[in-house]
Amino acid sequence: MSSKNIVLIGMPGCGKSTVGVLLAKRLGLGFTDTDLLIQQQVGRTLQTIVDDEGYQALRRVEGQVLLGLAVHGHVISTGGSAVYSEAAMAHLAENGVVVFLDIPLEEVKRRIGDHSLRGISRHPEQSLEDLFQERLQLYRRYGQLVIRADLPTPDQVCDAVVAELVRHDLAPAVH
Ligand SMILES: Nc1ncnc2c1ncn2[C@@H]1O[C@H](COP(=O)(O)OP(=O)(O)O)[C@@H](O)[C@H]1O
Ligand SMILES: O=C(O)C1=C[C@@H](OP(=O)(O)O)[C@@H](O)[C@H](O)C1
Ligand SMILES: [Mg+2]
Repeated sequence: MSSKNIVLIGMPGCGKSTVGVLLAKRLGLGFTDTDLLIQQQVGRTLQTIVDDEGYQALRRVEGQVLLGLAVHGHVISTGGSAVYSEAAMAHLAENGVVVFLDIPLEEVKRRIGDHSLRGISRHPEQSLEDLFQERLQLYRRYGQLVIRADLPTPDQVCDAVVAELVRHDLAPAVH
């Protein structure tokens, strides 16, 4: 069980990256942020990929990077668009418990501010509201555990994830 990954999914700004690293420290696991892996492998920022080649190119490269991921005993913070690749999500679920960090649309807006600079993978004319509804179905489909993540601090979200893992007997033993 200790070699299983914990895979965080959810909207941009829900705390996958911020909470992920706290969770890894708390549980004595490694940490992988797949956005950073993509940037390293492609040699460009995510926003540049979207600007140069479009949002679907980012989804394609994200799917490939996720499919090639072979870590064990890590917290994996995915990008918000990871759920567009069914194959990648199946791969992540093979050796991991997938946790959906759920925050309402208003909190997404508060947290991501000017989202035009965040490299969000969406059609240029798709509203954030529409994207939120489209994504919600996907996050619910793939999330084995769902955590209300609009808590005041990242530490509280980390506590809530640990409690839910323990409740389902999925928490790795901390040594
Ligand atoms: N309770 C909370 N949990 C996580 N992040 C929070 C919380 N409250 C405020 N934030 C802020 O929201 C942002 C979350 O961003 P990030 O961790 O990059 O999310 P993601 O990786 O899901 O896009 C950070 O700026 C963080 O400081
Ligand atoms: O939701 C999205 O479309 C995206 C979210 C980003 O990651 P975060 O969810 O960590 O912000 C990053 O993967 C990429 O720019 C696309
Ligand atoms: Mg992130």
